[in-house]
Amino acid sequence: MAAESEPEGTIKSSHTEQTTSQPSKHTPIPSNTTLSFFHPMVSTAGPRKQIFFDPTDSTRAAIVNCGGLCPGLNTVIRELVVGLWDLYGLRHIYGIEAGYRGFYSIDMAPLQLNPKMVHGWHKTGGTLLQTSRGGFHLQNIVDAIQCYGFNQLNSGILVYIIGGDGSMRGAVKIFDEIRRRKLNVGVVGIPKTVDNDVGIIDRSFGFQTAVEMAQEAINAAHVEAESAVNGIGLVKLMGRSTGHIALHATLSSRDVDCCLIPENKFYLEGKGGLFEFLEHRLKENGHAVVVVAEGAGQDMIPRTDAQKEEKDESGNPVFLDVGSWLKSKLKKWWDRDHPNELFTVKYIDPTYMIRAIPANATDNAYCTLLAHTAIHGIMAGYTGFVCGTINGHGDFIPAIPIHRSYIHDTCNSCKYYRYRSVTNQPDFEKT
Ligand SMILES: Nc1ncnc2c1ncn2[C@@H]1O[C@H](COP(=O)(O)OP(=O)(O)OP(=O)(O)O)[C@@H](O)[C@H]1O
Ligand SMILES: O=P(O)(O)OC[C@H]1O[C@](O)(CO)[C@@H](O)[C@@H]1O
Repeated sequence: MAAESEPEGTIKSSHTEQTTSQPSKHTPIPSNTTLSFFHPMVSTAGPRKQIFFDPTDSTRAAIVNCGGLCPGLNTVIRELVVGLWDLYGLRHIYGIEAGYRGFYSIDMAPLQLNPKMVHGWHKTGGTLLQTSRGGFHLQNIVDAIQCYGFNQLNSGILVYIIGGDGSMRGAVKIFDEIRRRKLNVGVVGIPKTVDNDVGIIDRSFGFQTAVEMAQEAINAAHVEAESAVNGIGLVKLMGRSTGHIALHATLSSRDVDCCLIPENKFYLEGKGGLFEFLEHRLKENGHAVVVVAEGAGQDMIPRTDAQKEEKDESGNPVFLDVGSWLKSKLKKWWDRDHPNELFTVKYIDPTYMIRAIPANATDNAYCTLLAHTAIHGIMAGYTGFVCGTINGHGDFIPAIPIHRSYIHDTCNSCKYYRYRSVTNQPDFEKT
């Protein structure tokens, strides 16, 4: 194993080559430490020597967040600003507003940030930099990084991109273009997805906070269902193509009778279907709680040709409301099979509430770890990487494997079998 070789997708920043002889006074990592890649999927190169980057008075950093919200976004931004300022002495730190388009939009000048300004940001939900979907224009973005006052000659610029799978795909393209143009720019991704669908890393920040909030909705649905004759509490949770929030909230709540996720197709009528299962539960308990992730059952909801084509600004398909559809299906089923018997469906949709809140204590601490990993990694001379924890260790992971590694294999995970054993719901596999 060659100690000095580079793992695929991660290269040394060009600026580090110029400064290896003068370690920074601000650098908190002892000079004899090595960086290692712990995960078998990415640990092809083994440990490498620490290479220091010496920030100059004009080294600049740009921070951008793209895509949807996630608890802890403001914490990550805060910790990047405070960490870069205090640990490495950077004084030119900019927030790029409203996502990728903020790099080049004339009416969105980069916002200069300092520790005083971001002091209380970790206590707030959303993103104080604002975010958006779409607007990815590679040449405009890299031109802006190159020319728009960031890239002072040889002083280096650090670009921090916080976002989900789409943003990371964009980050890889930016990284490649910067490499092609031989710019003195380091690029780091910090994966952000409330859906927790990033592969390789242990979990994404904000996920625990979102699950806690989801549980509150489930509790309310349970109370409503229990308080009615043949009551069903129906909760729709976020989860475009994976049902991690629904699954984790179900596992921790114990009040859920059935959890429907995009990874596992379900059906309504007939043997082994949802209606048959709910019929039994209502007979046994008098009430039931159903959790459905937003991406589940989309193939069953009737839609017009125009709706089939609909995409958001980033090109993601637009979903129809599976909760409202399911509620109406449940009502029709009951009226058909049990005319004149009382029945109630209480539908709760906390979709945006679970991601618009500030991070809880654990997530806030995790955000700090991620921000520090991103800071130290780039200062150690790495670029084109994404940071996350793997088995509890803060790690630098080449951006290329991570943006290809979004998890869709939930149904083979032990958590999936655990939740099936908690709910005893059907497997929806037609025999
Ligand atoms: N394949 C791609 N190449 C370049 N940029 C992309 C790509 N896919 C998405 N983007 C850009 O990345 C940004 C965010 O993408 P998107 O809206 O899909 O959110 P995301 O990063 O996946 O986060 P979320 O998990 O909240 O959906 C947008 O500006 C979008 O234009
Ligand atoms: O309504 P918006 O802001 O596009 O975000 C909704 C999407 O964001 C996600 O949380 C992904 O981050 C999906 O679960 C959801 O479909």
